[in-house]
Amino acid sequence: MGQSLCVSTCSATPVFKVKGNSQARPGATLRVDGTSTLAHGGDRSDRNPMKNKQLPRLKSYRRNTIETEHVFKNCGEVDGQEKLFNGRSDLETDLTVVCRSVFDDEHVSVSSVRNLERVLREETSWSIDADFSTPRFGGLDRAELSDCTCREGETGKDHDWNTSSMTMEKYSEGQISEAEDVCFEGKAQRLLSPIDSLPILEERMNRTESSPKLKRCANGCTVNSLSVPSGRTKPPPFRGKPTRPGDGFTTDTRDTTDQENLSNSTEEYSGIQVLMDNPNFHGTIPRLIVTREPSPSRLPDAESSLTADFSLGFSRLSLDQQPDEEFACSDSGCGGSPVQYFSPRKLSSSSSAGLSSASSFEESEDDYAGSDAEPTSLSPSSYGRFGNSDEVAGTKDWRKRKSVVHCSLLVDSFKKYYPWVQLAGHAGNFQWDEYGRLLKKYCECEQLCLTRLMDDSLQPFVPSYHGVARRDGQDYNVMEDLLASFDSPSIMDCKMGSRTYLEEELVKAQQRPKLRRDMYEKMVAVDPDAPSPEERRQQAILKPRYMQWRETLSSTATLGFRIEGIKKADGTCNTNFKRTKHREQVMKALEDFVNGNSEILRRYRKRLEELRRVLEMSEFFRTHEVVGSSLLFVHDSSGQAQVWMIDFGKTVPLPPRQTLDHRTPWVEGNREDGYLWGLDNLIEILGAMLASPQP
Ligand SMILES: Nc1ncnc2c1ncn2[C@@H]1O[C@H](COP(=O)(O)OP(=O)(O)OP(=O)(O)O)[C@@H](O)[C@H]1O
Ligand SMILES: O=P(O)(O)O[C@@H]1[C@H](O)[C@H](O)[C@@H](OP(=O)(O)O)[C@H](OP(=O)(O)O)[C@H]1O
Repeated sequence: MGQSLCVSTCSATPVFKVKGNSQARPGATLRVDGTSTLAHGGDRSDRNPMKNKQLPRLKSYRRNTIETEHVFKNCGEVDGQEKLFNGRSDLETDLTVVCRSVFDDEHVSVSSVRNLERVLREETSWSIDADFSTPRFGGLDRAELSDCTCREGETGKDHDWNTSSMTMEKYSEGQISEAEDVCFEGKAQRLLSPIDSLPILEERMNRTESSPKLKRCANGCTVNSLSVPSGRTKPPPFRGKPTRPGDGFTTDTRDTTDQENLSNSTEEYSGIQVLMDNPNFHGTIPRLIVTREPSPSRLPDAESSLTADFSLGFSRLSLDQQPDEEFACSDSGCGGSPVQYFSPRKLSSSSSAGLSSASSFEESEDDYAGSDAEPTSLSPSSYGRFGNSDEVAGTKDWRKRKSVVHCSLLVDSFKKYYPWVQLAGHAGNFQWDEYGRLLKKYCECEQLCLTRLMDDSLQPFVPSYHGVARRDGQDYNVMEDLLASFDSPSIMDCKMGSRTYLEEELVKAQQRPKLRRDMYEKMVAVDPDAPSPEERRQQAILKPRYMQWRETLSSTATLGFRIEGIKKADGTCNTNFKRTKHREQVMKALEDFVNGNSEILRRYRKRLEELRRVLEMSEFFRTHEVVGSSLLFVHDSSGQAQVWMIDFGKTVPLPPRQTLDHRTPWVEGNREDGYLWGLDNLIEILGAMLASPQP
């Protein structure tokens, strides 16, 4: 993969902000009084072609961002509930307003103020699509208002707004503060609540002392008592199953479109004709052979090499350069959910456009530099502070991130910058909200897991889950940023389990084999001798074959976990662990990760032992196949050392009455994932390191 390191951050486009007061009553009028202002986002682009470079200090981003902070103070009533809003509106990125509820002193957020620019310029009707959320309770509620007019100041006189956002760039900070008051009035069309957040909201309210007060506020936000225009649907009541976010928001046509796209694309790419038409295809379909290497730490009966042959049907074979499209979440970074009762949701490659959340980005070490290489720079984008212009423009295929994403995150509420790092996973999957919470591109499977985990004994070992949020038409699972409480943390991502593909993926590969040229290229970039002659002829391989090859190349097959990436406090990053396979190699990497600090090692071991104890009791764990999930290790110089489970995109419920022990070796059909076997090995390795510290 590419070796250059690149950091870029912040949109160069001025950010336009509005502050003022608002009032909203169900079915009645929204009133927003306020002043408008703008802020400049600076931009920066550093390149560092060296391997394992010191990353630029993240604080330095700050100097590039001149941001005038104006509190958006809205007083209003929503569904009979008084609210006082504090926040901001951001013209360029589809607008976000941070609010405060007068009832419970919780911050709530209002986002997606659409068409504001048009309103400001033309004084025509506009709509505000607002999310009201309380971070503590995870409630997300939405109000949509339209037919608003824009007037000037408290006098209510019509506001003459001819200034475009670009013209506004010339304002200095001083001028901004004297920007005119603007008043908006409009009709509230509806106020709805994504039902996904309700269980969390209700559940947790029951546990707090301030329940009545909060309930009042929450209810005020969640009812659909504002007038809903005909043709729009109310969200269905929560029935205990995950439901698609956006249900009830008929303005979002993604469901249908994606469904159609999915079936279209399946049609388009399925069938042997596609392969035949491809110049690189020479008519042979690869045979999928899944093997497992014997492991030294396995039980004897597990040591025999397991081989499963799949005769691949020809009926629905396709050649695909893109990430697997078979599964609901595959290209959204969630790997794909085969959960039967979910309606399949497929985002096209281009659907990741504009979703990159990296304000800075590093192309770190990896062991190949093939087609898989990520772009070496991110241009400032007008699509958002963290936008990757390549993706925004749709010029770059969505693909797995092979590098480390760094981001200096401004948490509005705390006025603080701190570094955020994405060590592994798919590019463009993450954003943040105003409270510093992480938005991970929506995956139903993950939503289900995180929701359930909030009520499981494993809850202290997973990021807090705050429901679903929508930004720019994209849904996200909102979760705790696990790095937030650390100071210059060192981070390691370990992918757990002896298998990294779901059984369903194998079944799919049998039923509808799809050749992946991108995976073939990744394979030969690491080991030119790895492909079979047949695969070489086809210049493509099947995903399970690639995944299995990755497992045997690394320690997944031999130890039940593998290191995906490490970022150290000094800024050095390494994602070059594809060939880190043997116990000694793992020990060396761990030793380096903790800088020889045995106290940190001890804390990690203790935390992992606790995790194992809880996993062995967990109802969730017993009843789920956990594949592709990682342990995120984080420590800092204060001595904090924590481990959390992350990434539940391929964690799926077992059929009723089936359970797993997570240690039994996998054979097709038993769905065992080897998670606890890997954890046993990891704990044992840490113990061995503590017993004989390296010189
Ligand atoms: N809650 C969190 N807090 C802090 N960092 C996180 C959190 N979740 C994920 N990360 C960072 O993002 C990286 C990728 O996360 P994750 O594995 O969930 O993404 P993904 O795209 O689903 O990955 P994959 O491609 O393996 O399915 C992690 O290695 C970690 O660095
Ligand atoms: O680490 P590598 O070598 O880049 O390989 C990727 C890795 O195995 C990911 O876990 C997988 O995503 P899922 O776990 O979500 O399936 C992805 O598949 P994809 O390209 O189909 O997303 C692979 O390309």
